[in-house]
Amino acid sequence: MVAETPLLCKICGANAVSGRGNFLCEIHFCEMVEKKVRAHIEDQNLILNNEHIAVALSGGKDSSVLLYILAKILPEFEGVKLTAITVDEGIPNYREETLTYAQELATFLNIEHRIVSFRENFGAPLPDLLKKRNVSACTLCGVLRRKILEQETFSMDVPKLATGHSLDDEAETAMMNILTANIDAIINTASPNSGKESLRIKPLSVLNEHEIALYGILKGIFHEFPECPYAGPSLRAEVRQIFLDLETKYPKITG
Ligand SMILES: Nc1ncnc2c1ncn2[C@@H]1O[C@H](COP(=O)(O)OP(=O)(O)OP(=O)(O)O)[C@@H](O)[C@H]1O
Repeated sequence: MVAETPLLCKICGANAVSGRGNFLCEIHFCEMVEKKVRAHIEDQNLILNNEHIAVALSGGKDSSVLLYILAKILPEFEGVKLTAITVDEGIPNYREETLTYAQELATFLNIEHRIVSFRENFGAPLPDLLKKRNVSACTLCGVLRRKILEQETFSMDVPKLATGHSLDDEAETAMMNILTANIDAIINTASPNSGKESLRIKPLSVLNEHEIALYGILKGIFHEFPECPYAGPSLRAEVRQIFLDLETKYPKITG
C-alpha cells in the first residue's frame, strides 16, 4: 500500500488545510482570507476613517465570519466603530438558536449588539404576518428584514450597512437577474454606488463559500444551525445547484 503524500502549504511547507489548487496551511490560509477582504475594503473605499458601520449579523456562518474579520481589521481604521444588528423574525425552532449565537459572538468580540424584531416593528412574528397575506414566506421575510435593517441603520445615523454576502451569493444574484431579464438590477449591480445601494457594503463578496466556511471552522466560529423551516424550492436554490454542478466540471468557477 502506498502512503498518501500530505498536501503542503505552498508558502511554508506545513500541512495544507485548503486545496483546490491553492494549498495553504491554517496560518497562511487565514492570512490570505483576511488580506483579500482588507484589499477589497481599501480598493472600493468600503470603510473610511471615523465611520460607524452597522453589521447585519444573522448568526449564520457568513455574517459571523464578516463580523469576526471586521473586528480583527478594525484597529487599522482610525475611529471606526461597529454595531451588530440582528433581526428576530420570530421563526420558531430556527431563529432562537442563531440569535443566542449572534449574542455570544458579539459579546466575545466586544461589539455593541442590537436585536430588533418583527413583533416590535410590525406587530407580530413572521408566521402570523403570513396569515394575512398571499405572499411567499421568503419574499415577505426578505422585504421586512431589509426594511428593519435600513430603519435601524438610519436611526443610528450610521452611513453604511455591511452584509455577509459572498461571491457565490453575488454570482447567483447576477445569474438570476439575467434569467429574469431584470435590466435595472443588472445595471445597479454593475455600479455599486447607485441609488439606495450606496448604503450597503459587502466586504465578503471576494470570498467564495468554501473559503468562508473553512475560515469559520478554523477560527471556531462555524456552527451548524437548523435550516429555516420556510426554505423550499426557489429560483435561487436552482441557480445555486447549477453553479454546484458546473463547479464539479470547472472547479474555479466561483474563485
Ligand atoms: N435575521 C437577520 N438579521 C440580521 N442580518 C441578517 C439576517 N438574515 C440575513 N441577514 C444578513 O443578510 C445576509 C444575507 O442573508 P442570507 O440569509 O441570504 O444569507 P446567508 O448566506 O445564509 O448568510 P448567513 O450565513 O450570514 O446567515 C447575511 O449574511 C446577513 O448579513
